[in-house]
Amino acid sequence: MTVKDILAAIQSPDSTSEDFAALPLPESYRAITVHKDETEMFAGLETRDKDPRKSIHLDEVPLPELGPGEALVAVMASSVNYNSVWTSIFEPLSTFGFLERYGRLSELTKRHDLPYHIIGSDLAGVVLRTGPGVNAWRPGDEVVAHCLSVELESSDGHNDTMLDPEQRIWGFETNFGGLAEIALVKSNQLMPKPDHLSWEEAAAPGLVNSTAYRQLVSRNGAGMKQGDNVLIWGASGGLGSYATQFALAGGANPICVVSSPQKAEICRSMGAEAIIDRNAEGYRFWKDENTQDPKEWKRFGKRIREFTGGEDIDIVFEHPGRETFGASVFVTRKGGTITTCASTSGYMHEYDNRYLWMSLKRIIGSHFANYREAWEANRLIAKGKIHPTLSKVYSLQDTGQAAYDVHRNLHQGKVGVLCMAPEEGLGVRDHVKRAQHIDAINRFRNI
Ligand SMILES: C/C=C/C(=O)SCCNC(=O)CCNC(=O)[C@H](O)C(C)(C)COP(=O)(O)OP(=O)(O)OC[C@H]1O[C@@H](n2cnc3c(N)ncnc32)[C@H](O)[C@@H]1OP(=O)(O)O
Ligand SMILES: NC(=O)C1=CN([C@@H]2O[C@H](COP(=O)(O)OP(=O)(O)OC[C@H]3O[C@@H](n4cnc5c(N)ncnc54)[C@H](OP(=O)(O)O)[C@@H]3O)[C@@H](O)[C@H]2O)C=CC1
Repeated sequence: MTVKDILAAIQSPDSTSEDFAALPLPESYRAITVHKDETEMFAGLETRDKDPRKSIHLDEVPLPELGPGEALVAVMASSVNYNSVWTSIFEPLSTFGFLERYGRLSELTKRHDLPYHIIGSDLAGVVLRTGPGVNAWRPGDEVVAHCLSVELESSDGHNDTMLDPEQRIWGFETNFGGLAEIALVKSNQLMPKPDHLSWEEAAAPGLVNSTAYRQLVSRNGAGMKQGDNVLIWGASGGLGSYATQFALAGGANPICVVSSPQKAEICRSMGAEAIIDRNAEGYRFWKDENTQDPKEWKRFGKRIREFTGGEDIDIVFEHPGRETFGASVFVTRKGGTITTCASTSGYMHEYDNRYLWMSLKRIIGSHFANYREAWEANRLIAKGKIHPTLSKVYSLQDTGQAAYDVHRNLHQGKVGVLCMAPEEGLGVRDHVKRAQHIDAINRFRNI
């Protein structure tokens, strides 16, 4: 039995759940990996010079054993997230430490502690097998998977699954991720594949859409409401392209920051009107490596006020980190919120705390999304309220190049990867719904 036989079953309209259950599984499959014995390969290089094309490999790997509550999924498509860039450049630390730590938890989690890490935190595909105790999903189900892996043995995570002490991001802090022909997930990561999308379109939103949903919309994040002025950094990027859609769909007023006229045009085509090209306007929030320039924060704030009729920002959607955080805190209105989920440009932030406490502002840390938030975010995609922002699609063997593009900020929106799918455009089930949204679905394509 080979991966080709599985693909034939997926492509046959006559395959039943029983057919999938009866398919023997292959002993091995192709997967994107990084190698434990290469974690020092970029030592001494600047972050931007660490090249994912050198560390990312396409390997034939053995199929992992299926445990209770788990599912093996045939992955038709996946997408590149920035966490895979971090893994591939071994920053801020090597992800093999996460695998070792997970491996110490139990006999079953030992499977994850290997000399190679199969990466990737998104997938769209078909369930092949489910482990003992799985009743909600069957072989043959068409699914996407969110990337929250939790054990839920402690009460800490029972109100909000992101607070579980054993919370991990699948394909980053666990092994057997989605950039592969087959992935191993916990069955409660599975969600129905939006039926109007192709495999690669369905695989694109998952991680970033769920993260933006919690960070901006959920009461666990900023709890955005109608009329809010929302400052969105990287508004046409992975997270930002969903934050912009949530702001527009929720009746808020996005102020989109981008770095080129082309990206500004994408935001305009999504429906945003207030767009700041940070490159063209030349903001220099840092005079040198250690000194910020409050005059530049003020110039930025003035520009925002031009768009809002003098109002300041209710919510900042933060992720660039060190480079922008001082400005983000400054431009937030009295009582407003800065919600942060990352620090792409550096995690040691500096801001003037007087503007925070005197103006009663709040900083909220946000990370991925709990089970329910991920489900709600996927539901919005399935209903055609929020759309994938897929720009370009690579083959599995070109994942290194795809990760390089994202690392060097050469991409728009999301970058997809075909895993088992032999070509783009497959997997659409509801053509009528698709036709209703086709322009929005294609908005980011090939730009
Ligand atoms: C969905 C997609 C998401 C993204 O893309 S996010 C972006 C990518 N992700 C990242 O860049 C994050 C990568 N992760 C990290 O950098 C690290 O993961 C953390 C900094 C978050 C944590 O560091 P660590 O070293 O793994 O864990 P510690 O909790 O700092 O443990 C170190 C020791 O410190 C002790 N400790 C922790 N808190 C306290 C405390 N409050 N008081 C005293 N000690 C404390 C611990 O117990 C432990 O100790 P002992 O080494 O002996 O085991
Ligand atoms: N905690 C969590 O759950 C999650 C965290 N993340 C993290 O968030 C970060 C962004 O992810 P994602 O949106 O997918 O990445 P992308 O690269 O797709 O988009 C980020 C955008 O941010 C802008 N940007 C980058 N650097 C700077 C800077 N120095 N100053 C201002 N703007 C900047 C760029 O837009 P432009 O050039 O147009 O301004 C870029 O396109 C990553 O670090 C990622 O690891 C992502 C998802 C989940």
